[in-house]
Amino acid sequence: MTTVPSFGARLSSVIGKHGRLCVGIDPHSHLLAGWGLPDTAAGARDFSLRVIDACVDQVAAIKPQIAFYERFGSAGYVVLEEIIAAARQRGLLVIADVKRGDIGTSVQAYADAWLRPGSTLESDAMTISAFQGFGSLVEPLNYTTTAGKGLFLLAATSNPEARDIQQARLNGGYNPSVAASIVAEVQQWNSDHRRDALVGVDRNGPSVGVVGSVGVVLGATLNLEHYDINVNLNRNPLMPVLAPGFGAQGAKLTDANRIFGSMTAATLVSESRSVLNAGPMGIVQAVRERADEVRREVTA
Ligand SMILES: O=C(O)c1cc(=O)[nH]c(=O)n1[C@@H]1O[C@H](COP(=O)(O)O)[C@@H](O)[C@H]1O
Repeated sequence: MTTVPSFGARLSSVIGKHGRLCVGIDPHSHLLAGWGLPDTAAGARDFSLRVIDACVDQVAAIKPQIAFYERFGSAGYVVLEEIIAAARQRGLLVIADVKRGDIGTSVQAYADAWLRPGSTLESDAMTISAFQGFGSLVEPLNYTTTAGKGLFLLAATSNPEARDIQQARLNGGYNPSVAASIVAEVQQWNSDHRRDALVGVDRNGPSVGVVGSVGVVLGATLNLEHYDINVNLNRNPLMPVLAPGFGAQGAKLTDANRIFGSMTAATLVSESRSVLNAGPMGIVQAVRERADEVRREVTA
């Protein structure tokens, strides 16, 4: 069992302190141009460090989307190493949006890259795919209990073209949908590892209660009933939810409680472009205003 605070405990505490906003750092070419920065690794570095500055003490987490750095090759990875470390040093939880998945032995290497303490890319959590089977995730799951790390498994993603696959039923018939079965596996894992979730819970500071270290990605653009996901069937510990789809993809904050029901308690509202569009002069204010709005509108 881990002797460091679990990811769930840390998430519970940052949500208690700062609310549920997670700012996605996605240095699109068009955003770099709008910020007056070159479309290079150096431009992505400058952009990311300014966003991190704006997020410190305002939001729960940041989520760099690795593809926007990977497009610059090794120079992009050097930038990632620097910005992940900078954000973590300043108290932000870093969710590496890498969406990795493979056979278990290869997933182990991905987990070593993104979750192993001391790795140059060490983050607090990573997004991951269970579409090669929940059992392929044994090694990253081990990092949640031995090193206080977190995972967000893709379950019902925000993009409409994923619906057919994620709503499909296991072996056809009346079995659960692919998405619902991932949610069920995660809830079961968190219940089975409840003792780990309790490690490091700060009972005096603000928190949202006991939160598990393994969560799911559920798009805010979706009707989760169509995936047979009962959002009011949250267990103890609470299951973290990473919820992209607000802002640029059209989901409204005022609908968050209806969409996520009792799961709202440990839901991170994730937004990238809608915040990043503010540009270098407006980013500090944009982050503050959005974080305030999330605290006001998304309450458990
Ligand atoms: O895992 C994710 O973060 C993710 C899952 C999903 O279902 N949908 C989704 O949009 N994302 C990511 O969330 C971010 C959304 O960006 P915006 O639409 O600009 O807020 C992008 O970096 C996506 O890669």
